[in-house]
Amino acid sequence: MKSSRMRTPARQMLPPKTPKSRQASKENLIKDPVQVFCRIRPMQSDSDLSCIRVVSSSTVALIPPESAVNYKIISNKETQYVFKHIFDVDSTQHECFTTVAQPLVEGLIKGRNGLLFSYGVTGSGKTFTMTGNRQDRGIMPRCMDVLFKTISDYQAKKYVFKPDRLNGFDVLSEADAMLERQAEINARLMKLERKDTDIEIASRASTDVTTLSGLDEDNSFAVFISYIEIYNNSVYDLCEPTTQRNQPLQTKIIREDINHNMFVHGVTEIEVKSVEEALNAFHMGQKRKRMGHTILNSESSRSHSVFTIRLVQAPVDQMGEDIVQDRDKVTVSQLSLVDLAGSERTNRTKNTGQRLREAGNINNSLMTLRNCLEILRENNMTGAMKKVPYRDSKLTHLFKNFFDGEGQVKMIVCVNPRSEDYDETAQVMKFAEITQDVQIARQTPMKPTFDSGLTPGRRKANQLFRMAMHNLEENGRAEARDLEIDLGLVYKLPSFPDFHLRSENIQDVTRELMNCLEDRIRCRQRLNDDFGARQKEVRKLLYDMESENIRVKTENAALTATLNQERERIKIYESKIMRYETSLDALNRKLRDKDDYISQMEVNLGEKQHQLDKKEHEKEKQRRKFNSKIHEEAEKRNRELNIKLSEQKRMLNEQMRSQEEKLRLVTDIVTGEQTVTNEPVSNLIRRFNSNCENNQPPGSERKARPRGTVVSNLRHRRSKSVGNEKWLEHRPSHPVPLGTILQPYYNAKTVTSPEMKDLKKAKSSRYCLIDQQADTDGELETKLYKGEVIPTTSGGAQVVFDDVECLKQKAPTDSPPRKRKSAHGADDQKTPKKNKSIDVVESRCSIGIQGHKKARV
Ligand SMILES: Nc1ncnc2c1ncn2[C@@H]1O[C@H](COP(=O)(O)OP(=O)(O)OP(=O)(O)O)[C@@H](O)[C@H]1O
Repeated sequence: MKSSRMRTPARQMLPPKTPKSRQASKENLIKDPVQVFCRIRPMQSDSDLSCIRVVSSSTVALIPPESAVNYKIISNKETQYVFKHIFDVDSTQHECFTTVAQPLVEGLIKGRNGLLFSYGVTGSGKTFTMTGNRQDRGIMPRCMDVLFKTISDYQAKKYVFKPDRLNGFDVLSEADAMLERQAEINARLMKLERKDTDIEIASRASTDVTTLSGLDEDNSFAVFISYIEIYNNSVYDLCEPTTQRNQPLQTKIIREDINHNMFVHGVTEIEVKSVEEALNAFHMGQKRKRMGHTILNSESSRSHSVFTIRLVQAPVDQMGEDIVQDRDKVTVSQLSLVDLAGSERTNRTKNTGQRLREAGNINNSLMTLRNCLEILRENNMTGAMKKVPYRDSKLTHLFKNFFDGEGQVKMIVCVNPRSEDYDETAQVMKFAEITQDVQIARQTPMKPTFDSGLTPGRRKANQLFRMAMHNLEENGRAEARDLEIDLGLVYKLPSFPDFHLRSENIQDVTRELMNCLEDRIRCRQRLNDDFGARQKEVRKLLYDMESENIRVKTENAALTATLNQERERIKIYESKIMRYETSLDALNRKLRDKDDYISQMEVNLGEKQHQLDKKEHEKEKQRRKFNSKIHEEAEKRNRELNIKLSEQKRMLNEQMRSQEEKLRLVTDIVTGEQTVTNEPVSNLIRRFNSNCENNQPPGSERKARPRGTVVSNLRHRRSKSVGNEKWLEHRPSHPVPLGTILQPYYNAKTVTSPEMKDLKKAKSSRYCLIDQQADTDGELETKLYKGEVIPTTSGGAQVVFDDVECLKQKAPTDSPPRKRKSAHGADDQKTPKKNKSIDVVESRCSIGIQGHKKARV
């Protein structure tokens, strides 16, 4: 089998693939922004309110409804967004296709790559736009229509191009391709496989298809399709051949080919020769695609699906018939149609379990797409060289090359104008705006045919020649069948002349024949010489070819050995890569799990924090309750204590009164035999004793003071204050004159504000503080606080108070004895006048003793 491995075209035309040189070349390339289109789907129900207004063919306004999350903040202002084109609710699938996708198919035919993805909220019409339905075909089937219509006369025979499963294509000879075709027919017959076109799909074939321009008529074409889905960040091949029904699909890995193009390793690429075949394959894959029912869409895509059309083209040979078996002349271009799963807010979809996990993965991959585009935009705008996190999600990883400038990128933003969708639609619009700012390097155009050294138009010329031969044959010219374009050299001898042998011209004819014969002999000689020379030449050529052949064979053997070695090494590397990819996937999965776990923990933490706050709040409430209780209790206690205090005060006053009574009696006893009440002294003593017994508080076992003279405390004796000690008298600056008879006199230094030096032992050993205040009756009361000055270890001095002397004067009319006298008013009235003088003495004496006693506290 003769085969040659081909490379994808885009890479062929780029400079060497070291990242540095790629970068350098990119800087000089022309860049185009990502084209973003917006499609507004019709309202589901007439009662729905719209939040979208189409301003012009390229401007749309988003009007926040009252239900919008930040309605108050945005103060009801509408936001306008400008896109390449707006498809309003009345726009048709055809319009969408011709504006957005047809230029991409034209590019595909010219050897350029293209990526078109639909983005939007769930239920906004992405799948409708990309695929459509039975009545209204979407972009994908229309692409197939136009493509096949354009290349129909230029398709290569099946299996001439064969995928090598490493993102490249082998070119088989016509004979090998025929064997493959035969094998396929046999397999079909063996399995009794029904390969007829699906009736439903066939019915969808459109009739109004245009042929695109720009096709290189000297090329032969083959179309390959693949259909994958990215579900929960794993890649699945929807066209994977399975042995059993409902057999679960294997996950596929994304790899980089020798030219740094990303591809799904081992993906099934089906060569299709018609629209029906393509749609059939798509339909089979569609049945395996993960769809689900959600509140917002009964048939919601739960995965991102990627339908890829790969167009392989190679020039025909000089004769315009067979494909050139030269791998450098093969061009592969690709158009990927991506139907993204819808972004959704889980609180609206009310998803749980598997649907919730799907939604999480969908939102994550869309978030990565958004991040990548944001960084690309930043890099474009600021010239920064930030690393774009393509590897964070399979979706971005797969399309890395497109964003790095290996093809044109377009996006259709699908929106549902319902006001309920406003918040999500606003997010989608913002994302679309970012995307528009991303600049992508324009792909290098395909090599023109004349670069290959072949005559342009040869295929057409060949066709015309064949048509002419056919026409000639039909017109009865059978020799036309053997006509060749290149006649080359013709070996023939000059023909003998016509002659009639008659007796009269025999001499002339013989001479003529002899001349002719000589000419023929000469011609034969010349031809023999030419033939000999050519033979020699051919022999030499054969000899050269043979030696060249031997040399090439030897070289080939050596190269084959090296190739085998390299293949072995590649295999080892591939298995290593596979292992690493698998472990990377496992690690990514782990990471995702951990992330999930962390978010779960965060939720738990939040709950715990919430509970803690609640407890804290409870505690605070309790504390406040207890404080108010304590406060109430304290007030209650205070009230009780106040009552008790006033009770005790009352009792003390009682006691005081009885004490004073006793004192009066003692005075009477001490001063004379008879009192003013003419009571004998013995009676007074008895009354005093009974008073003492009555006034004793219950339970107190106070010893009765022995009767006799008043006991005086030596501590309070005035003589103590008039010793030899040196006093420091501390008094107010303007003291009220005491006016008492017993004026304190002592050796003192008087100060109004004492200083440390005055207190030092050497200067004074005693200290007296004089304080003057009005007592409860409003009378002036002078108190002398006496203390000893004691030096301290730190060199200072301290005063230890040990006595208080209290001096005060009272008016005789206010004195308690008078009151007591009035208490005995009845007796007063009975008292004869002759006893008045005794009363005066008694009261004077009483005042004198009382004054003396009261002055000493
Ligand atoms: N422009 C349109 N005209 C008519 N019907 C439409 C249009 N767009 C969407 N629809 C209808 O709306 C429904 C939901 O659309 P579709 O499934 O395409 O949404 P989606 O964005 O792909 O949702 P998901 O992301 O959940 O897969 C379908 O029944 C579809 O027929």
